Amino acid sequence: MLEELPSVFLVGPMGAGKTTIGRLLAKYLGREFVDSDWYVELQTGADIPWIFAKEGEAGFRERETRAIDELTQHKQIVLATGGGAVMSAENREFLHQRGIVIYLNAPVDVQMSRTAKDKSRPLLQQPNPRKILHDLYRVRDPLYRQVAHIIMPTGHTYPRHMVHQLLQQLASFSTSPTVIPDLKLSEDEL
Ligand SMILES: Nc1ncnc2c1ncn2[C@@H]1O[C@H](COP(=O)(O)OP(=O)(O)OP(=O)(O)O)[C@@H](O)[C@H]1O
Ligand SMILES: O=C(O)C1=C[C@@H](O)[C@@H](O)[C@H](O)C1
Ligand SMILES: [Mg+2]
Repeated sequence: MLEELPSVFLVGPMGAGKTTIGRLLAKYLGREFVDSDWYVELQTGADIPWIFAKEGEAGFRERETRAIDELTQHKQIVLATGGGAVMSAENREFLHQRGIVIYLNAPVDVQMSRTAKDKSRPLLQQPNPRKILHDLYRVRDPLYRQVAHIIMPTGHTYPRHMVHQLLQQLASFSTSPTVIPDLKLSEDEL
């Protein structure tokens, strides 16, 4: 089922749930899951706050583009991208041309509540993270929309339900008829 589907790439702002939903979606599709943020960290041998501190955002973006070019060439993976990946026209081209792009669209309030306690996002380590999220959303929302094949709002929907809705939408990209059965995931994945 959905075997012939190309790679699936998730885009969207910090806290939209790209990593969370991507991991579950990959599990259901029986595919490898990769997160471009983790991949950049692995390739660098350092975490994102360290890369921003030593190389600036520009250094991180160069590494991110190399990672996205490499990872989008894999034929059947699920890839969660960093929140700022769509800022690069090159990345947008790689994503849109090489797979099915899903935009997880979360309102700023939701992004805020999901990122508040986590210190791993350097752009939000400022006195007013809400304003930053708001400003980033204004600039990036049109770019997420431009690159996306599917747009999925993620407000107060359980990850499991989101994955089910996504599978139904992905089925329309499949060339063979597809039935989406109920998802059988454990309680901690709901
Ligand atoms: N649909 C959801 N319902 C409730 N909580 C969620 C949902 N999706 C994600 N979360 C929670 O929100 C937090 C952020 O999610 P996640 O790390 O997946 O976001 P992200 O889009 O990958 O962010 P980033 O761009 O910074 O990597 C996590 O603690 C996760 O458990
Ligand atoms: O929105 C952004 O620009 C970022 C999001 C994260 O996923 C990381 O890629 C990094 O913290 C930058
Ligand atoms: Mg993530």
